[in-house]
Amino acid sequence: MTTGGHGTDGVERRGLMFVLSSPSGAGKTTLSRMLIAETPGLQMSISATTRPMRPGEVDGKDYFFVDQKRFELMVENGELLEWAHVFGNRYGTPRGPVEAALASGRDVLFDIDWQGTQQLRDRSGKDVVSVFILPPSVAALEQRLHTRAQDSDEVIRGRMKKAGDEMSHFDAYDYIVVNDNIGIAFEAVRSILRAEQLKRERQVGLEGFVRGLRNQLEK
Ligand SMILES: Nc1ncnc2c1ncn2[C@@H]1O[C@H](COP(=O)(O)OP(=O)(O)OP(=O)(O)O)[C@@H](O)[C@H]1O
Ligand SMILES: Nc1nc2c(ncn2[C@@H]2O[C@H](COP(=O)(O)O)[C@@H](O)[C@H]2O)c(=O)[nH]1
Repeated sequence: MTTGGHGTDGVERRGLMFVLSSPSGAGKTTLSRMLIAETPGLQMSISATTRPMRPGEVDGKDYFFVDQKRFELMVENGELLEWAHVFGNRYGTPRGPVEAALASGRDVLFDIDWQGTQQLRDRSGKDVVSVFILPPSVAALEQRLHTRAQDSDEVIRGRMKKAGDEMSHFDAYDYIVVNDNIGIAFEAVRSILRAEQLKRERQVGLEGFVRGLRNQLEK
């Protein structure tokens, strides 16, 4: 239960866990960055991973890059909210920053795979809002992985091979967005977040707020 945050309208609100998943290359990192830039108070969950750093990535900003031993310790010590093997590496969500954000009513954005999303749902179902991003076509997906130019051809082949498996989990998600035009996809994702923030059950103390309004009317 997370309380104590403030909605935009003076009513307190529970923080929510906003999850984006997709096959590799469909655009969730791009959409996440846009959302963070445009949404005051939204906090990105920075994952830990054993994957090697890509050119241009920054430790502590894109990921916490750790070795196998450190990752195992994080698992053993219960430091991860969820974790999974993805494309031959291990990825996990550090628990501390997420719990601190939610406890102060802030929303947290996750860019994680279907296995991690399932684990978050099992733990915190009602606070999780999940969006699955689909590419407009297989050709576009492959093109994007090549255009990103951060993975070898072999890694790209591996990710394309797993894309079908990742997409088979679309039906466990609350919302589906096809990322063809990035501007349109972004507006869709942003609208979902806004609508979910305004859900009645996430707003704490509404009864008192409405009572106050009604009292003013009766004076
Ligand atoms: N709508 C779009 N049209 C064209 N290119 C796009 C679109 N959305 C994202 N891209 C580009 O596709 C590439 C892959 O995008 P991105 O890195 O966001 O994917 P991802 O889903 O986060 O992948 P991964 O799971 O591997 O991290 C990037 O070069 C990005 O600029
Ligand atoms: N279950 C988790 N999956 C994660 C996490 N962080 C990232 N991911 C997913 O891994 C793949 C590959 O990412 P890449 O940066 O190597 O391209 C992608 O699907 C991410 O969503 C995590 O903490 N847990």
